Amino acid sequence: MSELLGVAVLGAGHMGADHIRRIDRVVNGARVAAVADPDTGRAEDAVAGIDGVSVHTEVSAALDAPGVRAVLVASPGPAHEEALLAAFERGLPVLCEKPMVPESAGALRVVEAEARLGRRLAQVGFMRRYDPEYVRLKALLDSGRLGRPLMLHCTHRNVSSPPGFTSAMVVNSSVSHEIDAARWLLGQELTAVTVLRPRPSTHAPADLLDPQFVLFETAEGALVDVEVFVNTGFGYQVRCEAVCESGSARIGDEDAMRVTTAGGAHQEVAQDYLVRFADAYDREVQAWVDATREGRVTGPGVWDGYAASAVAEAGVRALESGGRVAVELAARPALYA
Ligand SMILES: NC(=O)C1=CN([C@@H]2O[C@H](COP(=O)(O)OP(=O)(O)OC[C@H]3O[C@@H](n4cnc5c(N)ncnc54)[C@H](O)[C@@H]3O)[C@@H](O)[C@H]2O)C=CC1
Ligand SMILES: O=C1[C@@H](O)[C@H](O)[C@@H](O)[C@H](O)[C@H]1O
Repeated sequence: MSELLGVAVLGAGHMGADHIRRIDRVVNGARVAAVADPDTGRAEDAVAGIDGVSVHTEVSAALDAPGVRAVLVASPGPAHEEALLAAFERGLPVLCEKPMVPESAGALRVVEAEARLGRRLAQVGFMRRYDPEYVRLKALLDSGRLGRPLMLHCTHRNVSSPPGFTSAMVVNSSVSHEIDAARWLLGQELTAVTVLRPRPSTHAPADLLDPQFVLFETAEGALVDVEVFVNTGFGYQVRCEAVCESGSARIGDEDAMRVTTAGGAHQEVAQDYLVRFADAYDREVQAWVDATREGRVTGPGVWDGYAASAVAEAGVRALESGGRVAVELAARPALYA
């Protein structure tokens, strides 16, 4: 197929605008064909200077716009289920930002809808699977050189949380990345969650439990801990250390320029995900475009999105109850065997 893949982008906020720029200027083989956002001004700003894009307030109008062959969903999580089902009805391949659907019941409806189609159509935006450091860690663990993984120690820090960010979103939006990364790195399901709540930072909004300390148990007896702190005020830091029977490996230490002058040294710290994971997003979207043009889905899929939502939902219940909550997963349809 030599024709560029026409993409409808749903949601032109922080991520949507960045993906529009990426499809227009970074990625090969695709173009932005349509954008939908109820905030028309945002959509128009995001496509300024790009030719041949139609702007819509309704998702259905963007999906039905001329030239649309695929969809990138970057609207808020609660809008994802409707967008995915609308894309499936039209047979359109999708890259859907995480969380695929925040509630596990809605995520399962998406699994069932794709399973009814009998072919995979959607990829979920767990971009850490494309980050070069995570890719190296995965290859090292898979090689067996370090022996069986016993623990993952993870850190996930943001400078500040966006308006409206809730204590549940700390788990089902922020920690959804660690949930997917742990499932992928270890090749195991997460089976139970406990969430501890240190005293909240005085810099966090009054009603936000931040930081949180999340502990996952896995099907084969490993442990995964996550310090998540989304109002540090100082930087975006994502780290992961795998402790295995014959060694350990750690990623995410700042590799930015270090400047030494008389009397001291200074190391830059990324301020947000768009900087820290810029390369990962580029690789993710390029891989999605390449696979879509070949009629394939190669990245994390709808089952991964559902599993992450089910684990996160157990995490939210653990946060609320203060106890250990077992993860309940539905039976996996044959499509995802
Ligand atoms: N992979 C990653 O690292 C990141 C992923 N995200 C995810 O990206 C998605 C969007 O997040 P942000 O861009 O930060 O939010 P945002 O609030 O900046 O932008 C969302 C946009 O969607 C629009 N919108 C609302 N309802 C809509 C609908 N039904 N259809 C189309 N557009 C609609 C809003 O008007 C707004 O312009 C979320 O799922 C979020 O979890 C966000 C940040 C980083
Ligand atoms: O996905 C993301 C945001 O939605 C979330 O709010 C942040 O905590 C994460 O660091 C970022 O990667």
